[in-house]
Amino acid sequence: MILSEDHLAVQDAVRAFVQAEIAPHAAAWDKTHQFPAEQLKGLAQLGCYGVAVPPEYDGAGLDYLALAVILEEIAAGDGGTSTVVSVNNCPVCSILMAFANEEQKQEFLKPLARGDMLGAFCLTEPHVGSEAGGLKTVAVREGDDYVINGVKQFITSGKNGDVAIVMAVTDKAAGKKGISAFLVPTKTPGYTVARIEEKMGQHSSDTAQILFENCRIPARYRLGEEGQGLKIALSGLEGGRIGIASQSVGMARAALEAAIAYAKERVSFGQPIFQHQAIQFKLADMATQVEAARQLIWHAASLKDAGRPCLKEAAMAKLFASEMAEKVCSAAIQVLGGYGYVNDFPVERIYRDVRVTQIYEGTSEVQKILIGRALAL
Ligand SMILES: CC(C)(COP(=O)(O)OP(=O)(O)OC[C@H]1O[C@@H](n2cnc3c(N)ncnc32)[C@H](O)[C@@H]1OP(=O)(O)O)[C@@H](O)C(=O)NCCC(=O)NCCSC(=O)CCS(=O)O
Repeated sequence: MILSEDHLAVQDAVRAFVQAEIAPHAAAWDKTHQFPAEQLKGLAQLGCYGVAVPPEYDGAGLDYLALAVILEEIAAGDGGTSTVVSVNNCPVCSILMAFANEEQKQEFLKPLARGDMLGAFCLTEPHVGSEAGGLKTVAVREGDDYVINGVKQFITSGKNGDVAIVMAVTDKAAGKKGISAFLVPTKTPGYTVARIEEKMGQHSSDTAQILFENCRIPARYRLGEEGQGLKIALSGLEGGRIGIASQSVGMARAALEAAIAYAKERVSFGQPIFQHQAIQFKLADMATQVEAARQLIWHAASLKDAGRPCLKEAAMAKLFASEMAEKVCSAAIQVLGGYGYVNDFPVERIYRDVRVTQIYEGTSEVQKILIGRALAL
């Protein structure tokens, strides 16, 4: 599949911004754990916060293919920054587009798509990850309010975000059909950042544990109907997985490009190591894997843009791209030898940044469950 002129123009614009304003800072942010607030504003101005949100809701009015292209570019500059943008687009904006009422769209979707707000997605809990239907957080209706109590874990932008989509149990007896979804502004009393995780990589994005203690929100902040929460969450993760897959390709591409550049400079046995077949074949394999993953992602995104089912294809894209990316980043380290293992070169950081793509927004094992279910039909 090839990109249209319009998609190529988007790719060029975002690549130019990322290479000038983000990539040069990625190593420093990795060390200082700095949140790239200023650069995120620049990405918002380019339309990266609400890529597939229509212009009437202040989005860029593009599509999921454009989102895939954009996230690859951002991730090629910095993995953590791409995660922040990815979550804001999908699941957050995508859920609001599909399930928010007009009042909620005006209050939340518009600022999220413009970049005046940043979104977070609160599904995972300390003891509930892959089994999304097993949540413990509760939301109890009290008159015109809901009161939320519980703990959410591994929440991207849990600290720096302005509004979170929170899944909580409203009817325990109804099991998976007793979960509801809520919009919770993060300044609401009872929303507390309990801790920021010390992660292996992606240090420029905050990953927080959030405590909900008698967190009272108006009932008008419920998304959809009571009991629709799991469906809302899982539908948002479908597009989110295309986003994470795109990030994986972006990071793998950056590692591949670093390996090629190094191989052309580094001389051994009288010639650049690029000329050694052992290295050139490795680079050829890496490039092929990156392109194969990209094509799976673009295929899934195109299905979504055409309004066709893509749960299986999104799962395949995430599974393949995230597993591919770790292998390609590891191979990049091998090409650089000792220099790949130290932080003078970017591949060591990218290898750490990319590892989580096999875990967040559904582990590789969860993707296999989804693919297996589709094969059983
Ligand atoms: C492992 C699972 C796939 C198991 O799912 P379940 O069997 O418990 O759920 P289902 O019965 O399949 O679905 C429930 C309900 O939702 C509807 N559904 C499912 N997918 C979609 C979709 N793509 N679009 C629309 N609707 C959908 C389905 O039809 C059912 O509705 P009905 O009963 O038919 O009305 C699942 O638990 C799973 O995916 N687990 C992984 C969870 C996950 O990815 N967690 C990570 C969260 S994000 C995170 O890690 C934090 C990082 S960040 O900040 O993003």
